[in-house]
Amino acid sequence: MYKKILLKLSGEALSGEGKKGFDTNFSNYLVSELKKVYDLNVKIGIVIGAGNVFRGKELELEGFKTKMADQLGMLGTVMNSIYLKHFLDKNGFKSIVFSNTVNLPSVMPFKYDLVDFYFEQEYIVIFAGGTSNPLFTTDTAAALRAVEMDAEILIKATKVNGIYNKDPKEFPDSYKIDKISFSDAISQDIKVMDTEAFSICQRNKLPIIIINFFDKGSLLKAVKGEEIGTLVYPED
Ligand SMILES: Nc1ncnc2c1ncn2[C@@H]1O[C@H](COP(=O)(O)OP(=O)(O)O)[C@@H](O)[C@H]1O
Ligand SMILES: O=c1ccn([C@@H]2O[C@H](COP(=O)(O)OP(=O)(O)O)[C@@H](O)[C@H]2O)c(=O)[nH]1
Repeated sequence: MYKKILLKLSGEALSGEGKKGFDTNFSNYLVSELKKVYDLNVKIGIVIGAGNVFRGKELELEGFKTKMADQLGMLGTVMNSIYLKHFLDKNGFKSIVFSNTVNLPSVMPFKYDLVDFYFEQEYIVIFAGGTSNPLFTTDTAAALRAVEMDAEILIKATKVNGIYNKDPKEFPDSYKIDKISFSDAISQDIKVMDTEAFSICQRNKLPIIIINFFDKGSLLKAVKGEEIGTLVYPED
């Protein structure tokens, strides 16, 4: 069983797939899935995206400059992180949001010593604001924070139940791959995660598991090391 994880959640975990905004049914589902893992004393770091609010690419279609659009995306991750903290605290978890992107009363400046301290105090630690730089995504932020917090695994909880030979949403004849090395994932240009994120994890020998967030129990199975989703593994 993994004892320290970084969970990357799509912003759509708070709205439902393909939807915008916030739906409390999904927040309640997220809390119940997290509780199964939290109760096993697993230290949980979370990076949440902003697909339910703003994605830079969507705003570019409306004429925004990328560097401006991405700032709205990063702020969207802060909104989601504070929203998530509210739900976690309301349900009896201890949680804290860290970010250097904003200066707000419920967000702590990101400092390694504080992160370690709050993990020791059994807080769920939420890293908000992405990497603080435009031109990146929260997958890359998740890879960075996972390495920085010394996570044993990065779990990407998304809308597909793993990596396929081609995008399963577009190609009904695609097939799932249970395990793939970082070199193969990068050379085959697998789109489920950014190459930057794969590359950071590869260099730091940090494995990734891709699971479908909307499959009940999948997070717990991944944490317990059961066969689920797709494992992306570092080469020796
Ligand atoms: N080879 C592939 N295997 C699995 N999913 C893929 C692949 N290529 C593209 N995808 C797409 O990647 C999407 C997940 O990426 P993304 O939308 O960035 O997730 P998130 O919002 O969770 O960060 C899936 O919904 C899937 O349609
Ligand atoms: O380091 C970062 C992380 C995120 N973003 C912006 O924030 C948006 C939301 O993040 P993401 O698309 O990863 O959200 P998700 O798809 O996971 O919900 C991105 O589209 C980018 O516009 C950014 O500019 N820099």
